[in-house]
Amino acid sequence: MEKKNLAVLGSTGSVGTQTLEVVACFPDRFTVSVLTAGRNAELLIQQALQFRPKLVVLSDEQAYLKVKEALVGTDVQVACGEEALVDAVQLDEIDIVLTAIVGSAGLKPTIAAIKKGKDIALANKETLVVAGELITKLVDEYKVRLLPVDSEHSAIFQCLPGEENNPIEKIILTASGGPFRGKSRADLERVTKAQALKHPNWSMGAKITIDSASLMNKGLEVIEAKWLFDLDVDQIEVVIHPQSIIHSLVQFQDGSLKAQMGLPDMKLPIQYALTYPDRLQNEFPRFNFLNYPNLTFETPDVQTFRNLDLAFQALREGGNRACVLNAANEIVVASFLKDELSFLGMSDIIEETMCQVEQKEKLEFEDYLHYDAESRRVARSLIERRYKL
Ligand SMILES: NC(=O)C1=CN([C@@H]2O[C@H](COP(=O)(O)OP(=O)(O)OC[C@H]3O[C@@H](n4cnc5c(N)ncnc54)[C@H](OP(=O)(O)O)[C@@H]3O)[C@@H](O)[C@H]2O)C=CC1
Ligand SMILES: CC(=O)[C@@H](O)[C@H](O)COP(=O)(O)O
Ligand SMILES: [Mn+2]
Repeated sequence: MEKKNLAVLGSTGSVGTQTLEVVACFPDRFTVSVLTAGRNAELLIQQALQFRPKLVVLSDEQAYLKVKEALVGTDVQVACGEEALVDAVQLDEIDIVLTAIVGSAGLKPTIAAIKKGKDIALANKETLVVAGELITKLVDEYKVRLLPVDSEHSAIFQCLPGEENNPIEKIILTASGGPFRGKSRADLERVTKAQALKHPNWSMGAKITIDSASLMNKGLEVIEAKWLFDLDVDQIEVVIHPQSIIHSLVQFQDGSLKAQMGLPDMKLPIQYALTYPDRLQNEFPRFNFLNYPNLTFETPDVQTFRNLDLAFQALREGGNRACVLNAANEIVVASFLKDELSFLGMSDIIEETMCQVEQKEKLEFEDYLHYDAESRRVARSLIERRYKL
């Protein structure tokens, strides 16, 4: 079996570190050529010394200087900045790029990697939310594989082999409901970031954890699913499943439902994306039904958690709407994490940004960058005005 050579973008984050755990389990299957981080110099140095990539890239200048100094005398090259990241994914020896950067910062390197013929293991859902139409067009044009890492999309992907001639009737994305499931709008008036950061089932980075609490994560996943599986918006349903054991389901035209199940552990979807179509033996903990006698399901409360409807609206409207939604969401989450904005205020600002930023069909690459920047500016100024910052 030939070894696959990886670039791991965002290797210091939650998905990135779990990816390296998977890689370390299969030394005969993987080598690592590129690791990238934002500002976590200490962890990147440790990873570089363990995995000996050809190149590491950081986005933060201070962190870059630290890493460069620490790796003097090794054969690991160190680079810094957005351009270096875009160059790094294009190295000839890379087979597959695992994108675990958070936010729309993942867009440029992902496009560069596709254009260089690299397969993509996609955790960075924001890339597909922002520019799903462009990305799927490029994936077809450059004949690369777009392998889902996100647990729900991996679940759907795992239900599809053998069904190539059977159209999907619909998919059902499961959502945990987050830490505030069952709460009313009145309850949510004063929730804190510490409460929002306590996901009931998954240990993840801060941004996606807030998105899970606000149901925006599921909204982004609805848009991600549309592009990954070429679905109409009416073929995508969301159901709350608080135990996060059924990771999602596919319904075929005869009414049969296929589901993928397992413990909430990202290492399995990461491994599947990296070894697809093979399933390699591992020692990860196994699910036991007897420990989960009650698997339950509820309808999402979209009156309280408005983000899910805003995402469906963006998907129905098409064009630049999902890009605007995503950019506004990135701004409000950052603001909520700085205690500038209330939990419920996040949806208000996203909705107002969607009203204020013009609608645009048929986008080129530069248009995505333009509307991303413009929506960030609008969302930021709405927050500043409303909260008198
Ligand atoms: N965590 C999870 O279980 C899941 C995550 N995802 C998706 O995967 C992606 C990553 O999530 P997660 O791992 O939780 O996030 P984390 O915040 O834990 O990690 C983000 C990573 O990206 C790096 N990074 C952040 N900003 C930039 C930037 N502007 N340029 C370059 N690198 C940057 C960080 O570097 P540093 O820390 O060094 O600053 C870190 O390595 C997200 O899109 C998320 O939605 C999807 C499914 C599950
Ligand atoms: C692990 C993963 O894929 C996350 O996207 C997770 O699904 C978040 O949980 P929620 O269902 O609460 O959004
Ligand atoms: Mn998910």
